[in-house]
Amino acid sequence: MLASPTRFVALRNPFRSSNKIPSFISHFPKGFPQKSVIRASGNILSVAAMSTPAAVAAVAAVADAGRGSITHVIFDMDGLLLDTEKFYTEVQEKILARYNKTFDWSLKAKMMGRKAIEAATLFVEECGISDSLSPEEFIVERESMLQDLFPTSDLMPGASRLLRHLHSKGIPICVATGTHTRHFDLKTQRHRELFSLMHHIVRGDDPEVKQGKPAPDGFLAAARRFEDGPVDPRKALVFEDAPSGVLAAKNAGMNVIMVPDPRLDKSYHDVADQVLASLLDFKPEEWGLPPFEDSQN
Ligand SMILES: O=P(O)(O)OC[C@@H](O)CO
Ligand SMILES: [Mg+2]
Repeated sequence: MLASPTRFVALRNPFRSSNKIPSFISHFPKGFPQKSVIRASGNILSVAAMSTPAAVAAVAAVADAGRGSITHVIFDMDGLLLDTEKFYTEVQEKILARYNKTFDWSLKAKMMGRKAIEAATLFVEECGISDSLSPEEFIVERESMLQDLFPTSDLMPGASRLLRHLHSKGIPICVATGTHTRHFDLKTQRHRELFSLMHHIVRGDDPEVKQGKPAPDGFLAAARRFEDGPVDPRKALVFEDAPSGVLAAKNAGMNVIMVPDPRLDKSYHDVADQVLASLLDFKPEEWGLPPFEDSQN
């Protein structure tokens, strides 16, 4: 039972729901009274200052550990930088129509961001067509339809502005994508100059990526390859669109901003440290990064 708290300190709540507080407490400095966190309501974390101001300052430091101290940024690609997820959806709907089935967002949410074979296996099994179409056959058919679509990939809103801003301020940036090299080249062929701003690119077929998202392999490999790598994951900020990618970033111990498709069920938003409707809504200064000079929004 908590002794009556001497005073409360209102901190910015780093979590979107209070069920994450226990893991937050695990970050507390040794010796800090573990029962000090009372509740998270909205964006306020009420902390009972059960002991010295130094302890409260320690909590404030932990609460802000993720934000305010970002030094490197890692970008997902499909659905985040490039408007390519719609191609996968379009092609998968066409294939399913042949079996008089419809493709829905609950399955899409599970497939996004994953390695091709993992996504394909999910697709044929959950759609109940694995007797007539193997994951490998699905990939071959899907690829033939995607070949013509990928070279037309457009950038997502705010992608160019954010990449150019961070690069111009000397913030190291890179990509960690589930996309295979052959698809990567097709998707980015209209955006070579922009992607040349990246310090490095980790692709889905990279030898260091043993497991696809939600495993952390891609983001950990990305953190290692920076000039001053390996980067402390707490100082890395990941931008992702997919639930599997957000989980992968958290599994890598990194901070993650989710920019989800508006059709994705909101229940997938809980794991991310921040959720934005668009990259245009990102405020770098909230994360200790240089603010934009333009007043885009
Ligand atoms: O990791 P990203 O770049 O989203 O690639 C995922 C892609 O393989 C299709 O979902
Ligand atoms: Mg993605």
